[in-house]
Amino acid sequence: MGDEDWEAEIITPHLSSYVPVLEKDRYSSGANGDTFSRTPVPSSEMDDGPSRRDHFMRSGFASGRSLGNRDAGESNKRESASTMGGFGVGKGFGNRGFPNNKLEEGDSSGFWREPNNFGEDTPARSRGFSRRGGFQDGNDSEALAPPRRGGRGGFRGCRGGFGLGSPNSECEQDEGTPRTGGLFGSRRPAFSGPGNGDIYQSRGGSGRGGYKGLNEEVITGSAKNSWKSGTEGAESDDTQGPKVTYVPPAPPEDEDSIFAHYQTGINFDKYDSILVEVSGHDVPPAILTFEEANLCPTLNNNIAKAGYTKLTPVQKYSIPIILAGRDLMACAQTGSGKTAAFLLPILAHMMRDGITASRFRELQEPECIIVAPTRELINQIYLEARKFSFGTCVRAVVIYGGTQFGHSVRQITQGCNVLCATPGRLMDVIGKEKIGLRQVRYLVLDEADRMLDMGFGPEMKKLISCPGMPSKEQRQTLMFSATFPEEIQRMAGEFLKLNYLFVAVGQVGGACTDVQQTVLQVGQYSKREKLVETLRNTGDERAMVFVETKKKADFIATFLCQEKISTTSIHGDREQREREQALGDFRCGKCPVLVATSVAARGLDIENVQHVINFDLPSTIDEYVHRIGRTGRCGNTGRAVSFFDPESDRHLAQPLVKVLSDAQQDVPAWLEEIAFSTYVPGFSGSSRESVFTSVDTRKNFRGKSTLSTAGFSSSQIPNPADDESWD
Ligand SMILES: Nc1ncnc2c1ncn2[C@@H]1O[C@H](COP(=O)(O)OP(=O)(O)OP(=O)(O)O)[C@@H](O)[C@H]1O
Repeated sequence: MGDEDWEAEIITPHLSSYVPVLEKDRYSSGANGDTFSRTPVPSSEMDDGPSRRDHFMRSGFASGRSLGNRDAGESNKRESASTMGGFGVGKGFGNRGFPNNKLEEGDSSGFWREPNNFGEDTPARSRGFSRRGGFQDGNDSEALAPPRRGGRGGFRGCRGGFGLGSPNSECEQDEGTPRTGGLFGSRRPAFSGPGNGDIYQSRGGSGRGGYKGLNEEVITGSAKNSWKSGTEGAESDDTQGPKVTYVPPAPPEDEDSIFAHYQTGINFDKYDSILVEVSGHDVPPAILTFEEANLCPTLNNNIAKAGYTKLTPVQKYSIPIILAGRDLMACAQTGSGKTAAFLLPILAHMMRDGITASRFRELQEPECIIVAPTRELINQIYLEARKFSFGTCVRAVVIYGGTQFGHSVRQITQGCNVLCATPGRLMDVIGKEKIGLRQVRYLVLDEADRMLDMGFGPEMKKLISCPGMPSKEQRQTLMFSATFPEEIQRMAGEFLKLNYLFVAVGQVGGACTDVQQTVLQVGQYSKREKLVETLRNTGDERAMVFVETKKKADFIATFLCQEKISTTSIHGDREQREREQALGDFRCGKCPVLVATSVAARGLDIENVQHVINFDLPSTIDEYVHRIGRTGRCGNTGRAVSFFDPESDRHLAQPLVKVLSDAQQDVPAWLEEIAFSTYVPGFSGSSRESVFTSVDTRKNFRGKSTLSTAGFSSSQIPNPADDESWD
């Protein structure tokens, strides 16, 4: 396929849409997807989980332009081919056709809260999806759809379908291992029926030679190697793979959509009783009300329209600190309003400084850059920025991987005051000289511990050393997360002024107390049965099911579909459009179950997620805290059920006991026993396996700290300027 084909795809966007929902009926029978109903059955445990979908992969395609009739051995390593290719039938990807042009690129997004019309779109999507791969109306699709990238070659390697009788362990090979025929069990065409053509793709590696974080943003070649990419713009060129052509839909422009929000929960007022610690010097006093922040009328108006009447603790402390121009590292429990805590004061500053509307220019110089580790999260932050800057001349822009590079550039060139970006795409646009850094006054790292760890840390260091980036003395750097391991805190010093302030709301790294946590001992081979039992009990309530690998996400999602539990999935091997579609289907309740990898663990704020199920526990306790924080947000309650496999999860027993007891949860005796048997003397929690970091790490070196209450005192640590030893 030549470049022109890719461009054509952009010009005729409707042809490249598809539906991500997995509904078992379509797989097993080829019927047109009867709606299934989940039958609640009485049962012991609780919860639910989410579903599956696929992914986008930049790699693999390098030479795979014409994937055309390749066999699965090759095609299943490639993004689109494997995503869309027929499953168990040698139909090509090119069959993915959407006769219905309602299915335009842009009609789906998992990002915004819907005053939605998903209901209308759903049938069309479903049809389209089931046709993809040509199973149902293959001939029609084939006739109607032009060849697409990777679009040939069926997925014959997977013939034999998806033997659900296969042991779970079959899913647990390394991600990136090309899937071959028989991987999912027998050659029985268990799932070879119509419509499941895109389910069992396999994709090897993250491709393009770039670093790929934990299911998160891909750091592309240009970003990895240089801030100045010249011709090597990762996603923008095709030297290492096919162009990414996905153009995400524009978010709704109407005010109702922009300000759509969900209600705070019954425990919102309890936030006030959480202990807060602020450490550092000359701490500005906290504020108690929005009025005290003295924001401009437009901002106040937007805050009211967003339904905010009362500040959360992290907002009470962070807003005045940021307004005072101080650098900040803030740690507060999941779902407690950290996004507004940095957006509001930044926007207030911009308004105060009389920011002028930025105009069309090839090179834009934003005043604020916000980075976050996943595409879905950065989009969410962007929507918040757009909401709070509504009616002002501040223009927020979002750019992220998995979307057409040219689209990102077009968004930027129209004007950009606040740039929300994932790291890879950010470095790309800097390298392409679409973004200049000279005007940057605010640099925000959301999920800062993730942004500074081994995955993204090097990119962030590159960012702050890019030509033009103001030094830390000349910019304001703000870091937010619910977890902050000690070693990450120490590394953060490189980014922050010496006199930065540290706000800790509650226990750093502690779980949200509004989440009722249950840990069940479940062996590897009993997990699926337990999952179904749990989900049957949750009925139609929304649930996210976390698994450890992308392949397992597909496996479990399909399994649940077969069990007639409407499920979709999100993970890093799905194309971006599919990820967004999956999120949209989950948000609107079309698929009440979302199976996810860690890509969805952090930051996502989805209304009505009542349950989180850790089908697999994560490898670190911090990850656990983030995952269960997808429920119980903003004063609402939620439930988390975790399947603890003593064979593989023993290392988590000790920190899990700590997290449970800190959150006043019941700790099972068996878990305590395992924790005791694996007890590590002197375990202090300094590793990523711990959440025991309870303080500003500077104090560990300087020996003085004070834990204050939710009142408005602050601990006083020696001024870093007096003693450099802490750093
Ligand atoms: N003061 C407030 N009043 C009412 N709702 C609020 C307030 N602050 C934030 N919210 C809402 O609470 C929800 C959670 O906020 P947000 O996503 O910023 O949490 P977070 O602390 O960043 O969580 P995470 O750690 O998971 O990223 C959002 O829907 C947000 O709009």
